[in-house]
Formats: sequence, C-alpha cells, structure tokens
Amino acid sequence: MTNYHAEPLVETGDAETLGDLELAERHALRRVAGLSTELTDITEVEYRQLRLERVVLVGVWTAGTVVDAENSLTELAALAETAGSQVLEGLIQRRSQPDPATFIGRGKVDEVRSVVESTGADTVICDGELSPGQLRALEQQIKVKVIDRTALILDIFAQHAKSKEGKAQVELAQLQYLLPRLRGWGEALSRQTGGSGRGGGAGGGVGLRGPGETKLETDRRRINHRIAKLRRELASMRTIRDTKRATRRRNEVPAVAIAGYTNAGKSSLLNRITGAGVLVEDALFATLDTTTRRATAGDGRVYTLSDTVGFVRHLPHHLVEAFRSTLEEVADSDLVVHVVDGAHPDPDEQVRAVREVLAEVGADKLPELLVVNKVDAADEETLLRLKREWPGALFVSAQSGAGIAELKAAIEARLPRPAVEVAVLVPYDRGDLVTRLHLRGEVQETDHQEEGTFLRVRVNAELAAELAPYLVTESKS
Ligand SMILES: Nc1nc2c(ncn2[C@@H]2O[C@H](COP(=O)(O)OP(=O)(O)OP(=O)(O)O)[C@@H](O)[C@H]2O)c(=O)[nH]1
Ligand SMILES: [Mg+2]
Repeated sequence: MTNYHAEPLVETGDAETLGDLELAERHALRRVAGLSTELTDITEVEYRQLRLERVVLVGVWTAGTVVDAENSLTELAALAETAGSQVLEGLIQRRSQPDPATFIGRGKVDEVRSVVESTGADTVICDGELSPGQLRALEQQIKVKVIDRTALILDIFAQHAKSKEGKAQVELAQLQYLLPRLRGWGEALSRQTGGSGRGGGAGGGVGLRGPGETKLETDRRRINHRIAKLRRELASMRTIRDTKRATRRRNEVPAVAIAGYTNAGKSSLLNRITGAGVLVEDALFATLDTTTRRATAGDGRVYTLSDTVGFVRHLPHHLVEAFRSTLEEVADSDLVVHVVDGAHPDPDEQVRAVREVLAEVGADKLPELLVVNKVDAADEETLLRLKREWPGALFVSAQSGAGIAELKAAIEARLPRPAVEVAVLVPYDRGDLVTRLHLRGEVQETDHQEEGTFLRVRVNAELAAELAPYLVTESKS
C-alpha cells in the first residue's frame, strides 16, 4: 500500500488554526497533495482495474491544524484503498462546521462535481458520518454514488470478517446503519419499479396495510426481523464464549490482550512473541477475529496472549456495539498491551482514540503496558519526544526483534501472581503434578530428594487444595 506524505497545503505553516483564517481562505476547497493511489506494477493495475472503484475524497476541516486535517484525509485514503478503491483526488474545505444540508458548503458542491467529472470518478467518500439527507442531497447534485466514512469502515469489516460471529457482528452493524437511511433507498426503488402511488402509505394505519403496503415498509420490516435474528444468534455465540472464558478463569491462566490502532503491528507482535503465524498485512483491519495463543514465561508459567481487532478514529458506534462481546474479552484480561505505531505521523492521536474505545467497553481500568512499535522505521526525533512523553512505555520493533526480550520480561513481571505459597514434597510417581506446578504455579525452589521432588511454589487456591497430601513443614527444606 502507498505511503502518504501529504505536502503542506498552505504556506502559513503547521500551527495555523481555523481562527486565524481569512473568510475567503476558509471557504476555499483545497486539493491535498499526494493523495492519489500509486499503483506499483502493471499487473496490479490490470488486476485492480477490474474491480476498483475510482474515488474522490472530501473532508471538512473544522478544528485543529492543517496537519491534523491532512492526517485525517490520508487515513481516509488508506481506508478507501483497503476497501479496494483507487483514490484519484482528495479535497478539504475549511468551515466552522459541516453544512447541515450538503456537508461541504453548497457552493462547493459544483466544484466537487467538476472534479468528479474531470477525473472520471464514480464514487465520492466524505470524511465523517453524514445524515441520510446530506448523502441524498450530495448524490443528487454530484450525480455519482456518495458514501461516508462510516459506510466505508463497515464495508472493510464486511470484506474481512471470517468467523461466523464476526460476520454476524458486521451484518448487524450494517443493518443498523442502513435502517434510518432506508428512505432514500426505498424511494429509489419505487422510482425504479415505476411506482408512483405509495399504496397504504405512511398514513395508512392499521388495517390498510398489507396488499397496499409500500416497498419501503416491507424492506424495513424485513431488516428489523433480520436484526432481531442476528441479535439472538450473537447472544448464543456469546454464551459459548463466556463459558470458554469461565473455564480459563477457573484455571486462573493469566490473560494478556494486545490492543491498539489498526496497522500498529499487533499481529506482528503476537507472532514475534508466540510464533503464532497470524496474518500480517499492510492493510487496515487485517484482523477482525480474536486469536488467542499460549505463551510461556521465562519461569515456565503459562499465560494467554490475544490479538484483537484494531481501532480507528471515529469507529462507528454501531460497530463498537456489535463487537462489544469481542471487545469485552479485552476488558476481561489481566493486562492490556497497548501497541502504538511509532512511525505514524500522529502516535498521540492514535493513543487517544484507542483509549476512548477501551473506556467505552470498560477496559480502561486494567493495567496497561504501552508499547511503541516500529522503532526501526520511526525517526529519532519522534522517538525521543515519545520517550519523554511516555516514560513507562517500551520501544520495540516486531520486525527486527529489537526490544522484544524486554517486552516479554515486562509482560511477565505484570502477570498476576498466584495467591498461596506452599512447600511440598511430591512423590516421583506424580511427575504430572510437578509438570502442572511449573505451568500454572510460580516455582521458587526445587530440589530432588530421596522420597520425591521438593518444591516451594506459589499456586492458586485450587492447586493448593490438590497439594494438601504433600504439604511439608518449612523445617524440612
Ligand atoms: N517497519 C516495521 N513495520 C512493521 C513492524 N511491525 C509491523 N510492521 C508492519 O506493519 C503492518 C501492519 O502489521 P500488522 O501486524 O498486520 O498490524 P495489526 O496491528 O495487526 O493490524 P490490523 O490487524 O490491520 O489492525 C505490516 O505491513 C507489518 O509488516 C515493525 O516493527 N517495523
Ligand atoms: Mg492484525
């Protein structure tokens, strides 16, 4: 995927904010440099031309600096490419707020339309969540398909969902997004079928529906049924998940969740630490399903490490809701390893966005280990700044392996410690028990004596009960 380095838009510099701008400047529609997809080889071009949508991106810059505005549009471009589109042009308009009727200023709609015509685009993607009315108004005036950031993210999730649960979660979010937007769609459909009369119509009321019912109402009802069905299915899948989690809890295997912004390198880190072989891609939202792998600490204790769905700014609310059960796995872990891409233009913003979602699912109370990844690709100056900003963070590279040993040690040091310390003498025919003590307990001392293996070990209550027959008094050691 292309790396975007959007050139500064204006000469006035990075610190420029909306308040300083002249009115004329403010209403200008500016082109963001470097925002078109670079296809690297000809086979890619041939392959992609078959299926790519050709898109123009449109953003409204309301607050912050020009760099913030460009980062947001650059991310939208990356999202669009991930969805399989070719980005032709990126445009930003400065406004104090989006136009309630048309998102960008009414006067600018024609300009966008001419850019669409001259580039041959077939889709416009707006950087935000637009109202159904805004989308419809823009479509009518620009004459091509108009979608918003939310629909784009939903589309990527739909393309990437693999598990049954993941697919159901995405479909639920998509239908919930669609439902209030059905009006335009329904109108389009009834136009298509040439239907002018709307049968029982909205004012029809009880008893007048049925044969005269509009297409729109049938669609709406069908979608509501489907939503109810998906909710039921997800609820039962959730029960299975909860049972699994309860088993893990009973065994008191510590759980570590890797969370972070999309493309930060979460899967790469899981692979580095556990050799898991999880898909790694320079694409947004490569991972949607949680993968849990077993990891072994230096002292032989076992814990689980889970890779999770990545976060993004303005993650659609319906998606957070739909993925709640997946995200709650994070909330139920003992430690969150929060991965940040140190080579990203704005790591601070990534951290903010991730913490926002973590708080939404109740995972903000957990111990967090901040890990800045991709130090091999990040520039020195940024790294120095981040080290000052986050003195507790670890700096690693999943790619080169730098800092990984320290990361493992830091994770292990933060695993919850088993509660009870005991001294036992385990007979040699109970080798299985000794093995389990090494996996589940924290062995402090071990000595092969005549009658069996002596161990001083920290264990959970359940293991302690099992060890009762072998307890020895400390004087024996
Ligand atoms: N230079 C560099 N690239 C890295 C490093 N770690 C990961 N990457 C690259 O970053 C991209 C994303 O890596 P992933 O591990 O898929 O990231 P992720 O956080 O799992 O992403 P999603 O699942 O899409 O949210 C891939 O192209 C990796 O090769 C690193 O330490 N250095
Ligand atoms: Mg991943």
